Amino acid sequence: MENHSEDPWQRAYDFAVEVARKAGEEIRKAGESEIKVMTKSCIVDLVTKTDERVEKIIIGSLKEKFGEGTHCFIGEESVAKGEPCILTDKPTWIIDPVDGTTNFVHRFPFVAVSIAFAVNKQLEFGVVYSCLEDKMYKARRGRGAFCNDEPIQVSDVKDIHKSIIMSEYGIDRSPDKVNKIFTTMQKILCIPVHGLRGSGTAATNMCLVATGAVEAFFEIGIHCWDIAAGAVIVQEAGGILLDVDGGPFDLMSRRMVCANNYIIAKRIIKEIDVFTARRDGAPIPKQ
Ligand SMILES: O=P(O)(O)O[C@H]1[C@H](O)[C@@H](O)[C@H](O)[C@@H](O)[C@@H]1O
Ligand SMILES: [Mg+2]
Repeated sequence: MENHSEDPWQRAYDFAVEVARKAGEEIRKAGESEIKVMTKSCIVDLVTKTDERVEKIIIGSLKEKFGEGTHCFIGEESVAKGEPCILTDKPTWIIDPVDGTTNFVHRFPFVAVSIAFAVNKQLEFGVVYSCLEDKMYKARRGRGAFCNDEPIQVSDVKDIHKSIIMSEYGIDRSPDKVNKIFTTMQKILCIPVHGLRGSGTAATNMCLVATGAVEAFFEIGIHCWDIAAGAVIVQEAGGILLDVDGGPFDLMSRRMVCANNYIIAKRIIKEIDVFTARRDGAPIPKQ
């Protein structure tokens, strides 16, 4: 009989893996009708019935397992519909039901379910299921990171000239932001590095850092649900997380660098044209 008092979160961790796999199956079998594209904050910020239905399945399963009102939830699509996005000290699930929605709509083969769990604002575990690749990434704080139950570890590359760096273009199409993004990409490419890549999903990009396939991923504009699970997986694979200005990682700040080591991270940070994005949970100014 497990002694939950010694290790209260193992049961939640194991169940999160089961729920992520079930959510991934739902995404894989979603038919054309479910991919009817809707938009949120702008015409390129896509959402589908699958995003909404899968989030309901995930949150419903967790509430059924752990009871209503015992845990808090931050879900991408719940927040989009007006639920608060506030991380408190209470046990909180941070969920992106479909990370890579644009990929999902276009049948571009990188779509992930991202489920993280935080207590006292500290991330306890993260699960990212890349469901079209059938790769289950997971990590529990202090206990290592895994892909399909095999241990994973970040790259040992220290020479920036021998690195692949990942980033994304996000959904902001304002000329000043796009200019900063492209200027940053150009400066990094011309260091030079071996290559720049982007899978279209932050969670997957972070898992690729954790496996050592690439050396770093950064982005300004992501949300806590995109990166919370990947943050645990990168850290437990031996990587590091920072703010894009070199300060400490801040889950709710909408910007992040994750890398295999400080040498690569600091070299990337030198080139990033930083801009701000409204913090997760910050009040939206009245139009
Ligand atoms: O696919 P979602 O969950 O919306 O998250 C992606 C976001 O839409 C993009 O703007 C970002 O560039 C990606 O990194 C996110 O994964
Ligand atoms: Mg999403």
